[in-house]
Amino acid sequence: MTLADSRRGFFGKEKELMDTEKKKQKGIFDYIFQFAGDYRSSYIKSVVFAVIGVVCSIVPYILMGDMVKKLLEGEREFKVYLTEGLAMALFWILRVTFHTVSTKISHRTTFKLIGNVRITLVDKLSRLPLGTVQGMASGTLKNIICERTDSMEPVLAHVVPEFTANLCAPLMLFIYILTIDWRMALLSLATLPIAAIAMAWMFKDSDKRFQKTQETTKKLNDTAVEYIGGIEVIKAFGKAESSYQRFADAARENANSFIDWMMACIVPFSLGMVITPATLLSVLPIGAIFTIQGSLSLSNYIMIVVLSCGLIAPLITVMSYNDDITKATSIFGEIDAILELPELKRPQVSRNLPQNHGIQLRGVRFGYGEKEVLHGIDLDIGAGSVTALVGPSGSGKSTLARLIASMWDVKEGSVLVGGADIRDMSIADYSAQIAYVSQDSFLFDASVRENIRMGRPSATDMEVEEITKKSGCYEFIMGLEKGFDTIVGGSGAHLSGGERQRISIARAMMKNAPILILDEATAYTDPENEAVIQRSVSELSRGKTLIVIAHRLSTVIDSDQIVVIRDGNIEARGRHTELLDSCPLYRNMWEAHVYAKDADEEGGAIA
Ligand SMILES: Nc1ncnc2c1ncn2[C@@H]1O[C@H](COP(=O)(O)OP(=O)(O)OP(=O)(O)O)[C@@H](O)[C@H]1O
Repeated sequence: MTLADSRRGFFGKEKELMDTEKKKQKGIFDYIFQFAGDYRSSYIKSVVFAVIGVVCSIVPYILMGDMVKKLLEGEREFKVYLTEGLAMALFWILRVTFHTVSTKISHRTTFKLIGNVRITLVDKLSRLPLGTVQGMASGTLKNIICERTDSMEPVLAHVVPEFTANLCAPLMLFIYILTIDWRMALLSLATLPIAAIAMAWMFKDSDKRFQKTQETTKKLNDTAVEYIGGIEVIKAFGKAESSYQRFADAARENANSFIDWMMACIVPFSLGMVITPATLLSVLPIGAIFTIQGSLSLSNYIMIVVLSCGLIAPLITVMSYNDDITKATSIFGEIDAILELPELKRPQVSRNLPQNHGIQLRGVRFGYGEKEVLHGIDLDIGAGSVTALVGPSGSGKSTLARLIASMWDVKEGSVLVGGADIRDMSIADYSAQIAYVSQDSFLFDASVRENIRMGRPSATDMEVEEITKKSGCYEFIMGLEKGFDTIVGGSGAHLSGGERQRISIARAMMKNAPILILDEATAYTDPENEAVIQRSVSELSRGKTLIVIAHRLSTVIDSDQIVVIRDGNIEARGRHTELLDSCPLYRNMWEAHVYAKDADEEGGAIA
């Protein structure tokens, strides 16, 4: 697969993610409900505590109004005011207590929810076809799983209890004012239509602007990841400046998208923030007229003035959540879009299990996207036999091996193992049948021992060492700085390509699966070590079904069958000597290989 292929896949997948996002149009509370799972009741508890806290925060306003009313009515008993003052303090303490308990519950619940989302995402990736995962830029995926998911924490922890509570508070106050005087209740909301107009102005095109910031942030992320990942190539080809330029452009574009968004919002936002709280502008003069006219008592007038001061502030807080809610909704949309991607079609529990470890391909057609790469492959691989897949570069050998390893689903036809269609087996059951080593086998940033043990997590240290002896890499591992405890670095970066491959082979051997696929697994190994590995592999894979892809034909001449693939079709198959006679393509490849080998040896001799 080329970088261009992967980029094509990436942009296709991004679009797919965005399309799914548009299709859904779920709100933040739909998502919270969906992802909260078992924690829904905790969120409900947090809302209940927040609402009680809000009720407690309203009571001091009512008491304050009542004190003013009593003062005006001529109440001179100090105890009355002392009691109300103490009650105000008590309700204030209760308000803080309930708010703290609510926030504590919502934070704890949110951390669990975020942990859950991450586990679900990573679990989902393991059930997606390999191509789907490879098609997404790793920067984007990492960003969604780590940073973007993390950035939802403050929003989720606050939005659920506080949004609800801040909506409840003004509603309760409004109802209370209504019970005193309905005209004043309506007046206390007089600035809201202006706020609504300001908000509508502010949110006009905000979707597009927000989307733009998201796209530029993703681009910035991917450029950064690509720059770091490709640093070797960038240095080797002297591209540091142009690559830096790409990063600088992405950073500038990202900053501009945020600045544009902010500039578009600043005027309506300021208008809304200035005008909305000015409820006294209507309540004070018109209430005074009602009082002078005698349709509103002075004490009620004062009470309403005090209460209306507490009416708008929570609504402004609610409005201020809007950006955060849009952001969290968009992140949830991206997460949801990944979770909706089609998985490999595998049952939870196997419907059928292999009777032996022979492999049959029947009319297998497969392509990446629209382009068909394999055009109806029929192939029988005997149980316990050795099969080599050979052919020109790009002919489809790795694709075929990956279909057998169940990393993609065939577009047409079927792959059977021991008579059972692999789509009838659960991922776990089928995985137990196969060990697959590719040219670029990935090593985790752990010790050599832990990397090998991944083949069989229950293996003892002794068994790990034993398998390395059998697969011919014990000596080289013992030669490493800390032997089996050497940390291999991210992707095995502290080891040479050949060393990484040898550890990958030992890991596959550790798994002891009945079917072993080696896709150019010794391509980076020198001829001397390749011969050692070959001997060990044939020793360890005795009785197993072995499929090997190799460009060095001399390494596969003893195979039970050699399958020659050209342009996604099987050109010929047979043993080495048969193919030399019957297949011109194979003969040419063999002659080219022998010539290259001779030239190498001569070169080596001269050197
Ligand atoms: N993930 C992918 N997305 C799109 N196209 C791909 C992908 N992987 C492989 N291809 C294309 O499919 C075709 C077959 O590729 P494949 O890797 O199977 O060939 P191969 O015979 O193993 O080649 P090589 O010997 O060079 O490894 C090529 O044209 C390749 O560009």
